[in-house]
Amino acid sequence: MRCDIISIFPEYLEPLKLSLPGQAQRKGLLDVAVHDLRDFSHDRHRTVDDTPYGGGAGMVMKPQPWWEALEHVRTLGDGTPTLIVPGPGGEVLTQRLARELADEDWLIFACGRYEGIDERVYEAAADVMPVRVISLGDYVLNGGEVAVLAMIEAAARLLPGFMGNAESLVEESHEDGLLEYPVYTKPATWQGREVPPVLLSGDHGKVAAWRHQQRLERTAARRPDLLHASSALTPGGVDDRW
Ligand SMILES: COc1ccc2nc(C(=O)O)sc2c1
Repeated sequence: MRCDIISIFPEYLEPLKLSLPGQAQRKGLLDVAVHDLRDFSHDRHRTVDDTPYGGGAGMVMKPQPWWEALEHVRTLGDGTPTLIVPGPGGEVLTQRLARELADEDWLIFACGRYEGIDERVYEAAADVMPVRVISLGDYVLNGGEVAVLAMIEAAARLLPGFMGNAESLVEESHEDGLLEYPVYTKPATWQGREVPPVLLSGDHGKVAAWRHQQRLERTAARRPDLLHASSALTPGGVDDRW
């Protein structure tokens, strides 16, 4: 997967060089290139914003630097990229959407700031590549960079070979619509609190059944909205004990 990120704060994307994303890049699973939008503004002050038509607070990102940046980036890879624009008015990122992103060969991320990017950039981009506006959730950030970090981590970790132990992906929260079960490690007693005895039983069948029940109960308690969509429900449907 190739990811090109365009931002006026390139340093915001430095964390992608750390830990798993960094290892994935070294393994050749993930290519990340960050581009400074101001490199595509040609006035003395490298201006990328201006006042909004129609009035209102704040500034709007000018179309010309964005279009030049997108046209430049499009020359760097093979095939047709998908443009992802983080924005509060977009599709909300879910595990399913992360899997869709992970299936893409080439993503360009446009990190907006201020009040957003001139709408004509989205229109012009849509003439040459798919465009998706994606939000982290129903709240507003100050810009797209934090959202891009989350999207790339959520998608890249699904790439084959990215996670050292693919098993760890199987029973994660949201993978099958349920939240994950509680986890424990040594010592067996800590501050007078015991590890659930079933986990010390050595009975893998009982452990699996307990973990599944914990996932159902946690999901019912914290995210009942997920329960009815879950593919992990027992054939008899949701257990009627809660
Ligand atoms: C101007 O660029 C922005 C502004 C707010 C914002 N909020 C996001 C979110 O995912 O909530 S992405 C994003 C991008």
